[in-house]
Amino acid sequence: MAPQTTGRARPTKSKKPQRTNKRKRDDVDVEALESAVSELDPKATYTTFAHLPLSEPTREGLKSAHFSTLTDIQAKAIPLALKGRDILGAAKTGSGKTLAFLIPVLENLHRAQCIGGDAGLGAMVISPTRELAIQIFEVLRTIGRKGHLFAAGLVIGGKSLKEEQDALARMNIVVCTPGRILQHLSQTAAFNVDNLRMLVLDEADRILDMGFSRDLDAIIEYLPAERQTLLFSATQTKKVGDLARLSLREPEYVSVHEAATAATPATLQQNYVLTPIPEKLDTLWSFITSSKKSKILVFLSSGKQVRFVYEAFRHMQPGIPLLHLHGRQKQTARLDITDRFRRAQHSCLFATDVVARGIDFPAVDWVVQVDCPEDADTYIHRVGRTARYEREGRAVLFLDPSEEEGMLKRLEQKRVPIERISVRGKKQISVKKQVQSMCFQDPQLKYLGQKAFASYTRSLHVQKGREVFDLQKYDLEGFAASLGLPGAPRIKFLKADAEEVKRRKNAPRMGPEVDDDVSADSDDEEGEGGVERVKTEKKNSVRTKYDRMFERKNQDVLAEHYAKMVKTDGDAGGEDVDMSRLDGEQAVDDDLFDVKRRIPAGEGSPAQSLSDIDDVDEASVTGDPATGTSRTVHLAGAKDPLIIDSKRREKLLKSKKKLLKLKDKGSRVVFDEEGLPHQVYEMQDDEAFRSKGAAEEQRRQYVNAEAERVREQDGRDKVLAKEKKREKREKRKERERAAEEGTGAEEGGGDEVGGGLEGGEDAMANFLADAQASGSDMGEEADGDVEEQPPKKQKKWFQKDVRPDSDDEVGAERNIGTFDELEAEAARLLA
Ligand SMILES: Nc1ncnc2c1ncn2[C@@H]1O[C@H](COP(=O)(O)OP(=O)(O)OP(=O)(O)O)[C@@H](O)[C@H]1O
Repeated sequence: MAPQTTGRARPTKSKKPQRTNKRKRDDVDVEALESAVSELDPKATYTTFAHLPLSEPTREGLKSAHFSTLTDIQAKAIPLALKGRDILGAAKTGSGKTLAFLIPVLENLHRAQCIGGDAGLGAMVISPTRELAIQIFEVLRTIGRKGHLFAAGLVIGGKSLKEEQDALARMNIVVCTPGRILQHLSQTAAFNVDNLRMLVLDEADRILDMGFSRDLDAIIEYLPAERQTLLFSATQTKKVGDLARLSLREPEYVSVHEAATAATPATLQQNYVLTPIPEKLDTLWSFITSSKKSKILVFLSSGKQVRFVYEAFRHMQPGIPLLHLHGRQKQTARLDITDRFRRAQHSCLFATDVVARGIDFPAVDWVVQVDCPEDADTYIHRVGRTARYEREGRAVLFLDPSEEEGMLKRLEQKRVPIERISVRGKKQISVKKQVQSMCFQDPQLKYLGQKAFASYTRSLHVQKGREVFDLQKYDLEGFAASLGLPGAPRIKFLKADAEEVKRRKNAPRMGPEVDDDVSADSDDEEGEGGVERVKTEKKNSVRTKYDRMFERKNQDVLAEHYAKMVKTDGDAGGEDVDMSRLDGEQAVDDDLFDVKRRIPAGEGSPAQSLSDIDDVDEASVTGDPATGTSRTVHLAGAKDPLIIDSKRREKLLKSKKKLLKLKDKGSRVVFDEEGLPHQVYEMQDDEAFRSKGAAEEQRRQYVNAEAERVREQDGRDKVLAKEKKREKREKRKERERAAEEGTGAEEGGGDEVGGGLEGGEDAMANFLADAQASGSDMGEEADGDVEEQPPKKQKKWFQKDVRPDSDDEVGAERNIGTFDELEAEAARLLA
């Protein structure tokens, strides 16, 4: 085979003779193979590849990869597929499904001699993820490299479309992802699929489900109806609708685990631990640090969770190499990470479901599902990353108590044997404090924590089946605390806690209810200490400066982002998660630590402070300066009294500028003829107003009257404008007449004598007039002609565009000859 990733050139000229020879040999091979396949009994039991009618290159390829015996699914599916049957293949994870479809692909195309650019595309293998597509392509290369002449390629995006387009035109086998291949089908003119013989869907149930269904339906539209279709998955679909969509022809359902007692490999040991979500990170940390000599794959529900846990744990140095993988990473990074984890002996990879299906990491010891999978199928695929191909493996699922019953039921229905285990008390380490401290010091981490919280809760919210994921039952406050956050970030879709908001608002500030909020914070070590103990602890606990700094920082850092996510006091309609709690605590703190804030007697009594202020007589003071208890200062003009309960507030009294801010803004008043002040808009006497009729009627009348007034004024303005125009016209005519008379003299006088000067002056006058018309400054010095075109005032940014309405206004100008006239004009304007 000539496997090529996108854009790779075909073999060079020097290989041509060899190829011709091979093709000759293949031709002989093909006939023999055709007859062997037609005689093949698909119901017979085959144990080794040697028993199957396979081409020499495939045999060689399998041999070089040390594949000799068939797995169950291979033994059942390959003979049928060789005979051209459509197949629905279902077999446990790690049971060798990839070869079960790749061998028939190679063989069927080989026998059809679907080789070279002219043959076109013969087989399309679709995978739901890039990682899996790459892996399938690698297996294809492995078994096809010993003499097959196909051009095979990988089309998964991440490369330029052009590169892929060029390569696609020459491919016989393509391994691809649905989105990218659809893009080519619709955009690449040279991509011809008319000769396609085989379509393979790996992880078929995933490709057929909601996320990919549209793409798949569109792809099918392009493909010839006459083709062989192979569907494989560990959790196979038998839905009639799906089969109809793919136009399968009497498909053969090949299942090797239907009769088995479990849907998961027998070599896989499966357990779950009850871990309330606030303790998940503690349990995970404890687990990782006690399994340093293992290869661990940890599944989390979102990329944000992955990033947060990875970053947090990385800082804490667990003593095992950490890796992380999620769909938002660049393709090259993803490849690098999967490769590193593949090769690693001891490592811990935090990942999303991007590697839940199909990926064949060798020798994974543990699969840890920190976030509960959305369904039993996802569970099966996740745990299938270990205990592959007869190896042993272990899987642990973390379940919140609220998830236990529902999830176990689902797993039972899918025949997944799982047992409960519990973490040894001694081994459980709490990392809450460390995570909190890291979040405090590193805003980026805290930001990630917020994102992780939001994405996790959202994932719970969108899960199907309330019997497993009931958002109301999770301790989200505690979970937020475990991520190092001072409170649960605001999540828009969480409306259910409106009741809780009410309860908190109505609760007495020092009452025991305050403690309910913090029970989750305090549960880190012992967990089951009981409410009473937690309350007592909280009451007795001393809040340090550090605690306060932490809380304050959480309000300032990333303030904009945080404000969006965290509910504030006044935020009605949702639960009041963070700020109100802090405020509440602050209030408690204020009361508790009142002495700290007291101003010592003699250090500065209110009277002393106020004496510095000019308007001291406008301020009145209450309180006891001798004892230094908090005082209340009523400032003139200020709406609310100013409570002086701290040094900061005391200082405020000395700053006139800051005090001004507390005062009300001045309001504009108008004075009547008796000199009495009135508001610009004063309310009418209520009774007098009502006596004039209904409010709506009065409003209409007022609007009509105003409209009429505007119309009348508009009419007057138009008359005035007409009058002005007429005047201007007359003046211009007069001037033209005068000019004509002047020109006549010039013409008559001849050019030579004297006339030049006169003409020159006149030209200058005209120039000035023109300059005036165009708004030039020169025009100011011109004579009476300025009336012709009043200079347009230069507009300032803040100035309104004033239109001259009458002669008395801006636009009207007069002939001012002498200084007396100028004075008179000035007086007129000022009058
Ligand atoms: N006949 C065989 N002999 C030896 N090893 C095999 C054979 N077939 C497959 N394997 C190995 O078994 C492992 C699992 O194979 P494969 O990835 O095809 O499983 P799968 O059934 O597709 O799993 P999943 O459901 O997780 O996708 C691979 O490492 C592969 O090399």
